[in-house]
Formats: sequence, C-alpha cells, structure tokens
Amino acid sequence: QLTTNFYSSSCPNLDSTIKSVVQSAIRKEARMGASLLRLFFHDCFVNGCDGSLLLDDTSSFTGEKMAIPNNGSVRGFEVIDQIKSAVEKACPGIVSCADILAITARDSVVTLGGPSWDVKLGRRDARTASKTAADNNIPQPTFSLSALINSFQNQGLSTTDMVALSGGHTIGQARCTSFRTRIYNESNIDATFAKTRQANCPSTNNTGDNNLAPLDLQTPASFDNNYYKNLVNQKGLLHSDQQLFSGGSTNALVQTYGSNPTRFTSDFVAAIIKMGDIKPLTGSNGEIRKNCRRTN
Ligand code: HEM
Ligand SMILES: [Ca+2]
Ligand SMILES: [Ca+2]
Repeated sequence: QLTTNFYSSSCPNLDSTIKSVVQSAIRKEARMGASLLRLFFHDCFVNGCDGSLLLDDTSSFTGEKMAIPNNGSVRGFEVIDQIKSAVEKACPGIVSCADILAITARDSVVTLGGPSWDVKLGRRDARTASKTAADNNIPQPTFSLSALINSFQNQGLSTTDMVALSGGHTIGQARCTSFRTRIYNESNIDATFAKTRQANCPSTNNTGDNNLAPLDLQTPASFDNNYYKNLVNQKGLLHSDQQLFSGGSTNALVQTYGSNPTRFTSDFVAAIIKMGDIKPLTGSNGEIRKNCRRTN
C-alpha cells in the first residue's frame, strides 16, 4: 500500500530538501551516512518502519534509544531533526518521520557511492516505542549464522536478503566492545588483521570499549562490495559478519557478491525495499509527528 509518489503533490520538493541536508551532513563527516542508514534498519526491525526509534523516553515508556544494541551506539538523530524542520517548513504536517528515515537511508547510500532506488512512501508514525522489542528484535554481533537467519526470517526477510543487507557494513564504524571477543578468541580470522585491530582494542573489558574501527577496513566511506571480499579473506570485523562466510549455507552467496558487484547492488536494493515494507502504519493508524522525538 506504500507508493513512490505518495507526496508528489502534497510535498513536491521533499526529495531535494532531504538530499541537501544529508549531503551536507556527510560532507562534514562521512561516517554520518553509515549512521543514518543504520537508523532505518533499527527502526524497521522493531514493530516495523514506524519511526519508533526516534522517540525520546517519556513517562509512559522507555524509548528504544536505551535498548542494548542502540545505547551509546546509534547516532544521527540531530540530522533527522534538521531534516524534519526543513521538511516541516516546506510542507507542515504532511511527511512522517518514518518516511524521512527511508529517504535518508537511500540518500546516504547514494552519497557514499552506492546504488539508488525509488523509495516507497506513505508510512505514518508510531505513538509508542518499546525498548524490550528493540532488545529482542535487533540482531546482535554475537549471533550465529542460524540466529541471524532466524532474526531476519522473523521480519519476513530471506537468507538472501540477510546476506545482501549485511553489506551495509561496507560503511561505518564499530566499537571495540562489539568485536573484542572475536579479535582475541576466534580462529577464523586473518592473523595480521586481528593484530592490527588488537592494537586499538585492549583485551581487558571496560578498557577502550568505545575505541572505533571501520567495519570495512579498506573503504569504510564507500558503499561498494568490499565487505564481502573481506569476509572471504577472514577479515570480517564482527563475529556476526564472519558467520556469513564460515563454511555454512551462505558461503557461496558471499563469494558471488564479492566478485559480482552488480549482483550485490541489485539484491541489496531489492532487500532494502522489502525491509521498508515491514509493518507500516497507514491510513488513519498512527500520526504524522510534528517533532520526530515526541508524539503530537
Ligand atoms: C545482520 C545482522 C546485523 C548485526 C548483528 C549488526 C550489528 C552491528 C554492530 C554491532 C555494529 C557496531 C555498533 C557499535 O559498535 O557501536 C553495527 C554497525 C553498523 N550497522 Fe549493523 N548489524 C547488522 C545488520 C545491519 C544492516 C542490515 C544494516 C543496514 C542495511 C546495518 C548497518 C550498519 C551500519 C551502517 C553500521 C555503522 C554505523 C556507524 O558507523 O554509525 N547493519 N552493526
Ligand atoms: Ca519501528
Ligand atoms: Ca566499503
């Protein structure tokens, strides 16, 4: 029920308004493109693409920003605020925060050199958020291949979608705490790569937890297929990344994406469109928030 032309008469300049804010944020800091893409994923996996992630804590619920995978990790909310005010100025009360996340994710990928696609629109915003649902539905870096497959299947996404969407880790950074166990204890890791990462991520818990490393060691600011080449070379940063190429059912697809960028691109686009279709609020459900951080 979502459509690509949903705002074409009600907010004709929506695309250019959002694109210019995204581009200037990425010009200031390339990593912001990665952070913005991740926001869309972390919204859609928790009760659908409904902007729930953007809500701050209230007296009636604890927001999703406090959930384990999000706390101290997700970022970019100030950019979303900036986009929302620009959009409200042009088309007050028309465009949902959930749709802003969807367009922002596409513009981030494009700005970092990745593929483009037509974003389906017409989502409305949730009136509530759930920390528990975020804890339970966002996959964790400790997950095995079967747990990753399950987590995506719970959202109606296939194993192929899971492998293609994981290509999002071709950009951005992770904290030491997310990959410490892997670089000190796992054997399916390139030894030189492990050493390099250990240099800025001490083995002691609570020491250097927030030190950052790129998810894709060669091109962390470029949306390419290099993530899969890393996996084939046992240079996945997260345990969950390397699970995709560790002798299991997804090995062949990782190899395909690593050698065939066009296949990666087309599968990624198909999968992110599918992800954007997860349980949208439409019609008279939900609302169009005036401020993405709170309900009206
Ligand atoms: C397959 C299961 C996934 C797991 C277990 C996972 C886990 C993680 C973890 C642990 C981090 C680092 C967080 C930190 O240390 O602060 C991260 C970062 C990131 N994730 Fe994922 N992720 C998954 C799928 C995805 C998907 C589907 C996308 C988007 C299509 C995505 C996009 C990103 C991006 C762009 C970053 C870097 C963000 C930044 O630099 O601010 N991830 N992910
Ligand atoms: Ca949500
Ligand atoms: Ca890359």
